[in-house]
Amino acid sequence: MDRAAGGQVLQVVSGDGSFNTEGVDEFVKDTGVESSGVGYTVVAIMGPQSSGKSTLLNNLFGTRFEEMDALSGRNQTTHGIWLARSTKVAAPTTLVMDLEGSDGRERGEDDTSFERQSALFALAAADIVLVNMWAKDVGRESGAGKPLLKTIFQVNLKLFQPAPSRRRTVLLFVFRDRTKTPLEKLVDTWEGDLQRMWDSITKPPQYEDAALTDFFELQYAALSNYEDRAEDFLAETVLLRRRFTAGEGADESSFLRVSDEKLPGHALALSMAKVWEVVKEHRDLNLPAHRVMVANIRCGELMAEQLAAFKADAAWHALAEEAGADLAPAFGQRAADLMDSCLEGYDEEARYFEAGVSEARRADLVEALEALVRPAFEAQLALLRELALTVFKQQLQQEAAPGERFVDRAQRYSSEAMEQFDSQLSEVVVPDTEWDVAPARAQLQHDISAHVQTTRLEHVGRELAAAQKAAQRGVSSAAMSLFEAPPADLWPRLARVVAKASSKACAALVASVQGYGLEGAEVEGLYADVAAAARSQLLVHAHEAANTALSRLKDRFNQVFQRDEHGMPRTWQPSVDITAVTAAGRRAAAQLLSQLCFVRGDGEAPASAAVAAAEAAVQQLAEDGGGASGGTSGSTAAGAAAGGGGRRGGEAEASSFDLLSAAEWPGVGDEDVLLTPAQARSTWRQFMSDSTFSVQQALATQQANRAAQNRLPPLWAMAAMVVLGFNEFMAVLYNPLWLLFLLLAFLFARTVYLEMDVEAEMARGLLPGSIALSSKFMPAIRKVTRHTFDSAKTFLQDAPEESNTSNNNGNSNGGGGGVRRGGGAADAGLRSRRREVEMTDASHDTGTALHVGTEATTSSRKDN
Ligand SMILES: Nc1nc2c(ncn2[C@@H]2O[C@H](COP(=O)(O)OP(=O)(O)OP(=O)(O)O)[C@@H](O)[C@H]2O)c(=O)[nH]1
Repeated sequence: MDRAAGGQVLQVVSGDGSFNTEGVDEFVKDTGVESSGVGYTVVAIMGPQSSGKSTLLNNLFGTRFEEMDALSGRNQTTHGIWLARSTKVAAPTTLVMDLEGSDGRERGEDDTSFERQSALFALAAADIVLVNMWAKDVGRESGAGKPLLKTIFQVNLKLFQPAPSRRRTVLLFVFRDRTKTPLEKLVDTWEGDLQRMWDSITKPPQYEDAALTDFFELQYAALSNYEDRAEDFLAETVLLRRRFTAGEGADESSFLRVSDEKLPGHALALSMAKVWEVVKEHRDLNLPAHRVMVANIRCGELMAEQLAAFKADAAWHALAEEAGADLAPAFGQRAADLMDSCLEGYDEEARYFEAGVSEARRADLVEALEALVRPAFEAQLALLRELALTVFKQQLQQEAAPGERFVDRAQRYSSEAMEQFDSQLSEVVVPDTEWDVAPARAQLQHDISAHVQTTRLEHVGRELAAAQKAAQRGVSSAAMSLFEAPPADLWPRLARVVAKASSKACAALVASVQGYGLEGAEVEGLYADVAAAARSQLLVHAHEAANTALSRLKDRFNQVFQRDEHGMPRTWQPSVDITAVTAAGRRAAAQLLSQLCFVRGDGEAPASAAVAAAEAAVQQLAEDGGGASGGTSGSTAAGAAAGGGGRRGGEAEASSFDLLSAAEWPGVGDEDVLLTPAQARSTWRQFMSDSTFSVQQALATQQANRAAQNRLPPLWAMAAMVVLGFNEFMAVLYNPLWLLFLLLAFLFARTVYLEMDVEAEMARGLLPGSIALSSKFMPAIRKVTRHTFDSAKTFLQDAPEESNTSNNNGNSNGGGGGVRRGGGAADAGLRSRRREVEMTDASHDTGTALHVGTEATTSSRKDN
């Protein structure tokens, strides 16, 4: 810095052609050119070797280029290209380039090459090119500077194209060692020389007719001999310096020109380096392309610098942190200000470059900045959305005003929430960005709708659950009582119960969800849900009833079997037809079983033929007696009842469905099955087994009752005897033979009476009973007579054995023999009852016979 500020010089290009990149970078920074925009001037000087170039620059600009010692002779002192800052031109910042002399003898064959390279470099980099030449060479054919000028002209033709807006290179000819010849005269002569030189060079076809002044702005100055007239020389340099100075000291002859093509100071070092790189490699230097290249590089660097500065900006960090935590007041404007500040910094530096290039990089910078800021913006949007949604939820949760519908409240609060969101958007939206807030708005709308839907569903769900419970309670209370004592129209009544409970619960449900905006289909769905719940409750009870089917069958059987038509317990008098009662009880049980096998409809719709057949088949179990129990005794009590006029019509219906081999119910869905056919068969089998015991007990009880009633003759007989045969009775009592005969006759008559079952026949009516008894009389006489003789025969045959036995066992057995004989006639009547019991259940044959035999024996004892 000191070196530059103090007029120190920097070798830009060394004698061997190396460019001092770092040095130039640093020099540009140190001299303030980097930050001067385009407010700087580069002046280069070209001319023959040892023509006093360095002397002129040092006196004109206050630089310290090395000068040849006048006493040591005219040898080359400047090698390569040197750079210094003018200390005498206050403004603009002026950089001065001293180029190696063009006719240096030491360089030999390479002179031309380096001369050409340095000329290219000077013309590309400098705003003003000083051509140092001796005044005495003006008008001379072989002037020392003329080859150099030809080179300048040729190089310039390659670098620049003439254009109205283009800055022409200022070519300042400085005539050294001026003579008394006026400058105007010198200029006239010199311009003639220049024209000849211009005409002599080979030009591209398009510039064949172009004038020298199309490419150059020609300026002139004449200076006195520095060695001989130093004071004049210094005075003239002061005047000349003014033409390099801007501001107060400037005049109309100023060399300073404004140009759009001028690169900013911060691109100068790069531009110089790139120009020399091209020049050094003997490539063609295309200045427009060069400027674009420099612009691209520098704009990219500027963009990166500004972006880095933005990232490091404490204000941005604070804003980003604030935005992540809560709604930041005026977030959008603050973010935009920071971004604008960054872009302004870029624009300030990039405005000198090609517009296309700088704008493209600016767009990149904007994109990068937006990528940095956008997450914070999105976070703000999310917070805004969250805030609006929270407020909405709180409002919706509040108690509704009387009569206000839920959908109306939801709509009102939703509108308010959206308005709040929209009004706060202005705080969040970053100006000059095209960030779309529509998705966030749509998301908020969606969130609100979702919350409304959730709230609505929760309420409707609660009410639906309550309605379902109410419907189930209604079904439970009625279904339990119906299943306790199932009527014949059980399922139609159950269907009505379900319908009624569902309807009542649905009415309450509809009232409770009014105002929640339920569509017709939704209401239908709720109805269906309530009905389904009611039906499921019905199924619970149905399955429960089916699971306890056996006990229910027994209860139903006992209701019919144990109680008469008035509901009074049966006493099993001899007049009771146990067979008919048993059949009726089993029919009732079978009907119940058929009701518990599967779920039926409401009875209004006709059941399918298959379902009816299945139902009939189950009921047919009662008509078939123990069919389902696997027994083959078709002559059971129930079977007998069926044979006496059972439901033949049912048999015909059931014929299409064979319950004994069926695996499933025809026409019944799995969900409606309560008991499978196998379970129904098993239940019925168990029921038959269990109910048989009750029948046996009833039969035994009836038999006992009948025997008890037979102990005394009928009253009319006793009265007749008393009135009509008292004398005979007394005679008989006194005559053992008569007594024995009468006794035998009584027993015979009694047996015939029982055999004919007179009481049962008479119970059917006087006339039918008389007819039946008349047909049964003779067979009964024959049968009793035969049995009497058989018994007598057996008795006589067994007498010796019994007398032996009686000898061994004493009197007690003798009494037993008497009982047997005395009870022989009664046995004939008992046998028919025993057969009935035996036929009731073959599996109980033995026990029943023993039991009845015991009962009969007991009765006989009592009779005796
Ligand atoms: N006749 C004359 N000689 C001068 C003038 N100015 C300087 N000189 C002399 O010319 C010689 C060369 O001076 P420099 O300033 O080193 O010339 P130069 O062109 O920079 O030399 P190189 O860099 O080697 O090409 C020195 O001896 C100076 O004294 C002048 O105005 N007239």
